[in-house]
Amino acid sequence: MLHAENLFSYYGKSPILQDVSFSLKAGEFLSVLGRNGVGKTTLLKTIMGLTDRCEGRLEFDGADISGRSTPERARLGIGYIPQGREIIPRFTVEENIIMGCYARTDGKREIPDYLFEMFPILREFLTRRGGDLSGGQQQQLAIARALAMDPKILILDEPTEGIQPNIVRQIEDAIVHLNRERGLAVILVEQNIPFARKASDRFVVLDKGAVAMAGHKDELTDAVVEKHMTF
Ligand SMILES: Nc1ncnc2c1ncn2[C@@H]1O[C@H](COP(=O)(O)OP(=O)(O)OP(=O)(O)O)[C@@H](O)[C@H]1O
Repeated sequence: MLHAENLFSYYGKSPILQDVSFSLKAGEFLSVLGRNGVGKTTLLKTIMGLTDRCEGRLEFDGADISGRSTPERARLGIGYIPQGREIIPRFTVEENIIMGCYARTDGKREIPDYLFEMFPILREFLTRRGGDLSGGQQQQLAIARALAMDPKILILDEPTEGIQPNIVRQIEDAIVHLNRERGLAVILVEQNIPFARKASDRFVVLDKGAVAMAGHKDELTDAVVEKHMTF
């Protein structure tokens, strides 16, 4: 479904990602791990076409998307939830979600009901301004907005960072549900190793912009964590 080969990605003249390759099949869950500043966010931005320049091959559903704009990649079915969530604070919860519906290619504009089953608080706060929600609720809203596009793959950047524990659980459960019950492929940047072990099929560890290790979740041993993720 998503295939990256020998990716080099740049901010200005600095190559941040260096020769990164990985593949993701339909319905698979991949965690992207590594210490701070190793290029995890940059990898997600590269998939969305949000870095200054990228070399290498990037295919989605068999088509080369490296020349496509970010909105085109979204319309093809790549749902991206960035680290800062980027909901529109002055828009209501409903308006924020409807913005996602407008990226749909099948013309449907109504909000899918399962979003509210997953995150009931969004139905309750439908007319509240997005900016007035708590951080965790905003994260739920950002996920709902991305899902309203009806994506085939969901890309999430540390979705539970800085969020109160009771909402962390809801968000983690929702991500697992979307993958296992609704068949969405997931790429997740995560610092929480127990959750990465529980939720993912495979993982990649980045170090200094390159893939230091990749494997099945069973290979994500304490020794690997110690070597690549402790400070
Ligand atoms: N817009 C930018 N312009 C120039 N350099 C950048 C930009 N964004 C990130 N970088 C640099 O790219 C490198 C990788 O950053 P990135 O945010 O991808 O790391 P990360 O692994 O996601 O880190 P964290 O876990 O702290 O979020 C860092 O050295 C960072 O300073």
